[in-house]
Amino acid sequence: MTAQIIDGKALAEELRQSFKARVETLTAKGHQPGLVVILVGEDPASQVYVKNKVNGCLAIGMHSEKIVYDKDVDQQVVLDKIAELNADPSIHGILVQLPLPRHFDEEKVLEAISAEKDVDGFHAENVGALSQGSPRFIPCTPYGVMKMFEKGNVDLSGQEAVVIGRSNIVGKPMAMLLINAGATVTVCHSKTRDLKFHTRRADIVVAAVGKPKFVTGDMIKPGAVVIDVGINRLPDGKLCGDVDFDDCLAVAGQITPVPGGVGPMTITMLLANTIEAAERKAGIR
Ligand SMILES: Nc1nc(=O)c2c([nH]1)NC[C@@H]1CN(c3ccc(C(=O)N[C@@H](CCC(=O)O)C(=O)O)cc3)C=[N+]21
Repeated sequence: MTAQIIDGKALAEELRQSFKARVETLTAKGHQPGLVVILVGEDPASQVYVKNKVNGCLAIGMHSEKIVYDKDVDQQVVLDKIAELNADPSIHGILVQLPLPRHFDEEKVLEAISAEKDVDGFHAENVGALSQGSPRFIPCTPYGVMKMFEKGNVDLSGQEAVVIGRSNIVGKPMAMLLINAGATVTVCHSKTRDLKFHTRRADIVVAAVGKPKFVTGDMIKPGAVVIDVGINRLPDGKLCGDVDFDDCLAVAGQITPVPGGVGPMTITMLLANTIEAAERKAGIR
């Protein structure tokens, strides 16, 4: 048996095409969706992602700009900029690229973004809304994964799901979304005693650990759906996920590749959240 591959790149393209009409409608009403991405420092990987985000917006007729600060910038300068963008009616989404340099108080910066413009879904108000089951902005990566389940016709209700990783950005919101969809959810992490015991009984495994090829075929139940959220750069420059793709391909029922899996979907859902923000502001949602 060989697993069916859920093609994130193709799904991302399909969704982005479908967004164009919404962007056009909004623009005609004087609400062209606008996203600002703030980048502090010059991490090369972050620069690639930020460029992909900005270009993704522009390609479907949205407005987007990036603001880049030196890595030593004073936090107050960034907070002042966020306050200015919060008040700017032409901007619907504000994203501060993470991680921030160590002298930053990440939580303080994220809370400074107006909840209505928090297209990452990291603000406490949006985290709370998601956990109460009435989400406003869903964090882009887990949101993209839910769309991939939809595309793969994965019915989550009653399924055993294991999330590996407990970050605020992926693991926790992913677990919330799976719970809300009716799955029985186990969240594993670095302190979990017998990881394989958990993953082997799972119908769905979502790997978000940040360790290259960490999930191997022997950890997977035959026929399971395996979602790879990891993006690791190997010494030879190639990208690889948290899942040993070749090893799991023969065991899994469905699997996502890296690159071309969850990554492009993350950016797509960022566009979706920004369009949603503009639609709310325009009163058409
Ligand atoms: N506030 C904030 N929000 C984020 O959403 C956020 C962040 N900070 N910090 C960094 C991570 C990482 N991230 C990725 C998005 C797309 C790809 C992506 O499109 N990857 C391509 C490959 C890109 C390449 O070639 O490097 C793929 O998987 O096919 C990867 C990583 C968003 N993040």
